[in-house]
Amino acid sequence: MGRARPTLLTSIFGNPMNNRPTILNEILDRKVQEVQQRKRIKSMRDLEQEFDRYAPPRGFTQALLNKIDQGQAAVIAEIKKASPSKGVLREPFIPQAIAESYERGGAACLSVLTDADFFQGHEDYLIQVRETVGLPVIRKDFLIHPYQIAEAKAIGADCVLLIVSALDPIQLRDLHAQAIAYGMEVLIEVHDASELRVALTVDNRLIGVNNRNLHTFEVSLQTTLDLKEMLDPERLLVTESGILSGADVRLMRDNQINAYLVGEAFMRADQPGDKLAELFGDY
Ligand SMILES: O=C(O)c1ccccc1NCC(=O)[C@H](O)[C@H](O)COP(=O)(O)O
Repeated sequence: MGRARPTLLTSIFGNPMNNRPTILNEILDRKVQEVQQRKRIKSMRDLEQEFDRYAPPRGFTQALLNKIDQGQAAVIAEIKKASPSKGVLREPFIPQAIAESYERGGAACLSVLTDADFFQGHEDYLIQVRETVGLPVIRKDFLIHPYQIAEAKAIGADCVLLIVSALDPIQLRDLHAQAIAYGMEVLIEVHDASELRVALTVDNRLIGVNNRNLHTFEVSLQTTLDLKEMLDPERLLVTESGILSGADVRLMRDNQINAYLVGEAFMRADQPGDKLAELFGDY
């Protein structure tokens, strides 16, 4: 599958698939190969046979809203061993123990990195976590092909991440529709106003604003504050990346941002759930 598919919409919105040699483009090139390899080992039809292995998806958005309705922060707590920008974050890395800690610490949902090459993740981690705790789980990966959405369904993901800068608008629409048809939910991730305009063409409640530029690694919480202005109240903004301190949390809370996706700050703590409670406990 070629990544850049010129369409009428890409000419209207701008083509997100430029060929700059950035980490995101490197990851996406690898994903194209990965999908081809995996399809040779297990067909889409075989994946579909596995769809009923796990209980139906649990309400991901609803779990976030429940926290917010109770006046609490809605935290999607991330399970990631390593990242391209920071290297290895946690060793030893025991996903089930992390998930239990997060559940005790008050997480609303979990995010599990399944990418192996850049984040040292694995699909098995999501399966293990799903079997260990009751919190809804998002498959965090770089999803560019229908095969990967089927994989997410087969491993029991409740939600998938779709990154606008990794897709053209038609791919975004089609992968979103596929995930919804499978009964999963979608977190659509953007980094700037032009990506957000694309995201808003899709009828989806959850909008993730990534404070990290995935091409340069630069992090600025101002990204969330700027893009918040473009969202109607029926969308639920999730601020992603770079939330490290109580001051970061207060800045977001004071600007009526109540949903968070946090990884590094938790992964570096002995007890990730204790760190979650420390940062968000007296919200
Ligand atoms: O984290 C990275 O270095 C990274 C690099 C390239 C693409 C994506 C990347 N991270 C994915 C994420 O968006 C974060 O894992 C997530 O938002 C949590 O961020 P943080 O709390 O800063 O760990």
